[in-house]
Amino acid sequence: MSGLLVVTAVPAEAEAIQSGLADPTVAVLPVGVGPAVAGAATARLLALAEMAGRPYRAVVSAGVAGGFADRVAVGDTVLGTRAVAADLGAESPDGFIPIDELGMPAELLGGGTALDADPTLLAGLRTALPTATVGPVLTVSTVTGTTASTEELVRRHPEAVAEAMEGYGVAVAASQAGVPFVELRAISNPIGPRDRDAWRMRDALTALTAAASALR
Ligand SMILES: O=C(O)c1cccc(C(=O)CC[C@H]2O[C@@H](n3cnc4c(=O)[nH]cnc43)[C@H](O)[C@@H]2O)c1
Repeated sequence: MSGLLVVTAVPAEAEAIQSGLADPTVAVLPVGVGPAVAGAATARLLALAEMAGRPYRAVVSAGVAGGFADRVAVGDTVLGTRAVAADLGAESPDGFIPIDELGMPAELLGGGTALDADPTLLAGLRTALPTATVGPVLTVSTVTGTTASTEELVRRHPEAVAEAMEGYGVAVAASQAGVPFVELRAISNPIGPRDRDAWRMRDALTALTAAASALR
């Protein structure tokens, strides 16, 4: 059996994690931005390892994220209790309808639009990272950039702590391979009206490096 697989969107995130690792058996790979490319690439990595007779023990979707202002601050670390496909659904004159409320069977949705983190994996990381904020992490295909969309997300997901673009895709890949999953994020920006100057990528990458020692 191989060790832990940590997938990030971009190389800078992978390098930040790599530089903080205490366990040399952990594999850290950048797999691309967005749920589709990250999910497909992770599925391929898991299948190749399985076919080689060395399946990964668990998968962590890691990287930077936007944080909901009342919940987390820039530079904070977040552990996801579940990955939520927040924009998978249908628009209607009465508002957004999640796809699992449209009568689709759960098996056609990769197990549903919200996939839970593995409880054992999450508990271990909570112990190792006691200051991390814990809660649902939304997966979106479009970075939220207006007050109206932020308020709508908060209304639909009052417990969510952060949004990013890969977690749900990686969670589907892990679920279909029967491998435990968890999401680890560092907050690079507040979610809200688009303000690129408010992004603190360096602070978030530093937080990722600090959190990486918990990955073992
Ligand atoms: O808006 C820009 O100019 C811009 C420039 C470089 C990168 C971006 C991204 O959107 C990076 C997305 C990347 O980082 C994660 N991420 C970070 N913050 C958020 C967020 O508020 N909402 C969604 N995703 C976020 C995400 O997981 C991607 O991997 C933009």
